[in-house]
Amino acid sequence: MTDTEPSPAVRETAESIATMEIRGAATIASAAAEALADQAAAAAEADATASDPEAFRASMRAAARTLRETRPTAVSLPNALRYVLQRMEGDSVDRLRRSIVDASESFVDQLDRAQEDLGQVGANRLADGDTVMTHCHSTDALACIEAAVEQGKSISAVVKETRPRQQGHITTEALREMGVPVTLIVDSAARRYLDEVDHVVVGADSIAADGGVINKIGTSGLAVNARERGVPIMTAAQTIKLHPETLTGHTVEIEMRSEEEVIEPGTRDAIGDITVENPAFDVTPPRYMDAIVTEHGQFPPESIVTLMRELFGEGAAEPWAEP
Ligand SMILES: O=P(O)(O)OC[C@H]1O[C@H](OP(=O)(O)O)[C@H](O)[C@@H]1O
Repeated sequence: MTDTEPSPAVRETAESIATMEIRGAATIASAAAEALADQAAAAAEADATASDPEAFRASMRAAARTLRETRPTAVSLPNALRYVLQRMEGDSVDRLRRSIVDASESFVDQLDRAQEDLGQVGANRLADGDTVMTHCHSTDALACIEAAVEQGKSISAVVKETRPRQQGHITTEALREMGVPVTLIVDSAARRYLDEVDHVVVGADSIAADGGVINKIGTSGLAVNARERGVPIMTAAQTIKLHPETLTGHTVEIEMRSEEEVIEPGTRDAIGDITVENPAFDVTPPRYMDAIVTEHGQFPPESIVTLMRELFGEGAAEPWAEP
């Protein structure tokens, strides 16, 4: 390993995030924090960085950049890297390593606790006998349903399959394990089934300062339809999903994924010269979202900026940048 080369564990995590073997905003965040702890252990042993605190710090920044470049939309990833790198301190490699490992562990603990806490808040919005509709697979959204079930409420679910990667099937399996009866539908059947549901519960990859919710493609159309049918929609999002750069006017980059997720493999030539586009996320304007449920309670989307300022100040540091 040279002084700035990421460890094999970091490269492997980065590759798994890019290929979506590791996916879901919260899961990506904890994997990234754990990869930084692996990098710290590897750098504390490598010839080039074991006895040089500055080289150690440079290797941590390089590892964070490698992880940062994997997927652009879920802000939980840079927020995780920020959390860990901002707590890197010490004048020896051993102290630096310890600070990274401690920060990584406390980040993952906080993430788990936040999900449990927001689950309680989301569950309070659900009533015994409710049917919920879900989109994609969100561990934050599932935490609300699970907490409602644990409160003794009987909940059933209509699950959208979520083209093109069909994460709805992961949701189906998780709900089945909770004992929640599930009806799986194709995405285009959502409006028809909205007449049979009491709530829509989705997750988020990022939340903007204006209350816009960036989530799996199809969320915004679902939200507009839910409003038209009079069905409340909430987004379950721990505060790691709040996007600090939007406080200063930046927009959130929407990931464009490969056309191979949309067309059948080997059919490109037969399809001919057409453009296939595959945006992974969309933005639901705040006026179509009823509530953002976080570990600090529920918020109308328009007021989330207050919580963002409290947690992030006026903007976002980039501790992975070269000094
Ligand atoms: O953090 P949790 O709630 O688990 O997931 C949040 C969001 O992450 C997913 O994105 P992808 O499948 O990684 O593209 C979905 O859009 C989901 O709503």
